[in-house]
Amino acid sequence: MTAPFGTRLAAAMDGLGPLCVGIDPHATLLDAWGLADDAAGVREFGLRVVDALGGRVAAFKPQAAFFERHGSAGVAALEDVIAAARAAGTLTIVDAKRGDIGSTMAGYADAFLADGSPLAGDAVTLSPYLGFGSLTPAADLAARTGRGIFVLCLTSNKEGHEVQHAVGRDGVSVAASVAAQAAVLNAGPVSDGEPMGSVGLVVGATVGDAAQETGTDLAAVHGPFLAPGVGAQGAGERELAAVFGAARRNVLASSSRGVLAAGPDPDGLRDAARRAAREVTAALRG
Ligand SMILES: O=c1ccn([C@@H]2O[C@H](COP(=O)(O)O)[C@@H](O)[C@H]2O)c(=O)[nH]1
Repeated sequence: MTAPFGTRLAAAMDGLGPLCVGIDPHATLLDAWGLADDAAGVREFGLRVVDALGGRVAAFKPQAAFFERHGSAGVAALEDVIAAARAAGTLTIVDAKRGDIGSTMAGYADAFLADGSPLAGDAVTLSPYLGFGSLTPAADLAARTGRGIFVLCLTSNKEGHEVQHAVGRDGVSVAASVAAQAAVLNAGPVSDGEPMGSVGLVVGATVGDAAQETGTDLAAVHGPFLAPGVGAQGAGERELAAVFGAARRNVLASSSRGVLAAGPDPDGLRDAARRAAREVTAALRG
């Protein structure tokens, strides 16, 4: 029986540093890497990243959008990249941001979290804006298969506050409510001795004091935080430390373009990942 995702992620972060490298084959990067902007190009791009960095970083985060834009062949390319990451022994968080009514959510859960599904990595990103409870089929299947979910909470983009800072009739902000519901799902595994639960939150490294502003208790979540925004979006050591405070040990910082811009040379990618890992380790483990 595989260990739960939260336990496997904690071990990977302790061993390799709390860095996730995003696999985002933007058209401009494909061009810079001498690859075509088509399904074969995104496949080759992803496989080169896995080849250069597999076993050297805690996790990969392929961005589904850049594969899906090439239709069924692009989705097949994403499946190949996920399989390559698994073969390299590196955890994979598929950044698909799915969310729908519960009955449809069960279909997304089967796609991204079921054993044997070619689109299933180790975890998937989910959107809670149809109601946190609508994600139950995914949370349940993840728990059964030892996988994880990362639920959007305080996203790195400047528009996120319109929804996430909104306050309900109970006086609780949307972000705080998402975090509190994730904490409930993590309570069992943590009381059973797991280092953290497998229900994570996406909290951007760029959000400044948004957690305090929205009354979001990050320290109480006891799950992993996926923190995009490092590198190309401008966040670094200082911003990470400021956003997460006492919760920082559970943070997996994520950088895509900040590392990928150093490719396609594998040594360039490895150097950039090493630099990024040093920076986020200083912020989160210092
Ligand atoms: O709040 C969020 C949630 C997800 N992302 C994703 O992370 C990467 C960021 O890429 P960079 O090149 O490091 O800026 C991208 O796939 C986003 O969709 C995010 O940025 N913010």
